Amino acid sequence: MRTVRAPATSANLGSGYDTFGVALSRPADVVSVERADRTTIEVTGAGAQFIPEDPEKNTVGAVARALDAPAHIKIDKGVRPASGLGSSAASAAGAALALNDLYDRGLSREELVPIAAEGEAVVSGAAHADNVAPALLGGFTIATADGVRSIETNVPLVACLPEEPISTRDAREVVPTHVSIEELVATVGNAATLSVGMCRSDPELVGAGMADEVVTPHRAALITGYDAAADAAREAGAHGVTVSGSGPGVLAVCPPDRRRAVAAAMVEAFADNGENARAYRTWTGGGAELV
Ligand SMILES: Nc1ncnc2c1ncn2[C@@H]1O[C@H](COP(=O)(O)OP(=O)(O)OP(=O)(O)O)[C@@H](O)[C@H]1O
Ligand SMILES: N[C@@H](CCO)C(=O)O
Repeated sequence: MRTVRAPATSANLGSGYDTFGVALSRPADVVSVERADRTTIEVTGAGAQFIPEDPEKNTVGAVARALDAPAHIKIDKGVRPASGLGSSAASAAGAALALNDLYDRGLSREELVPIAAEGEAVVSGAAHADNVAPALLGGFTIATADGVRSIETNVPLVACLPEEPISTRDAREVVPTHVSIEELVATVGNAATLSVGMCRSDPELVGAGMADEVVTPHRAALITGYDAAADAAREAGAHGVTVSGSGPGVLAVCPPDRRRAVAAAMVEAFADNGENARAYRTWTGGGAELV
């Protein structure tokens, strides 16, 4: 048997749609695998009742198939599904690392990224790697058609999750298909600023580079209370706020000693808008680990 702790992740970070991602130090899924003749899946934990155990519909089933590694797979969910914290990716990354080890496949973490991304195609219709890359490699990752680049970074974060779920599949439908040259120029500037901020572990630069007028406003419009929560986070000291992944989670970057105030401000703003929300005070963190 092999057991892996696989972290929550936040994709896009505003200016890096389908490209940027970070691993979070908490929450995480725990995935255990045992050799079997055919793949079976058992899910417990946060939101387990919304997650299919059919290998054709669960992200870990696609990973087991891609690695030709049938197994009994137990998933203890710490990352709530459809919340914007890479729940489906955490399980896929955990299963990829665990099955690679169990079956001695010898693949590197970088080589496991496209395999774990096949799980994402099962749930969202697109094999986007911007959650599975940080879930496997940790830190800040840039996933492109050419492969994945990653760096270690140390940035304080708050992730606030309203209860009402939004599926990635639905949230992809509202993304515009074209941008103007002005929007492209602004996006390049913001994305470059964010990358420098991650390299320097500088929350202020990361916050400035999270700005985005192309994708984020369309996703924010799907989240009840988003504007109030973002304003409240900034008033409480956040340097930048954006939609986490495809939402409804909201990600704020702030000085380390403002995380408590930012978390409380966002939860209160959502409550004022009739939404129950839970906030995690967290940091950028490492990738999946065998435990
Ligand atoms: N192992 C799994 N863990 C979580 N969700 C899964 C898993 N396998 C399949 N799913 C399905 O995937 C959907 C959740 O994935 P989705 O991509 O919408 O959200 P997310 O992974 O939490 O967030 P995001 O990708 O926006 O950060 C749910 O419909 C859930 O049933
Ligand atoms: N890049 C993906 C991430 C989903 O978590 C999206 O925004 O649809």
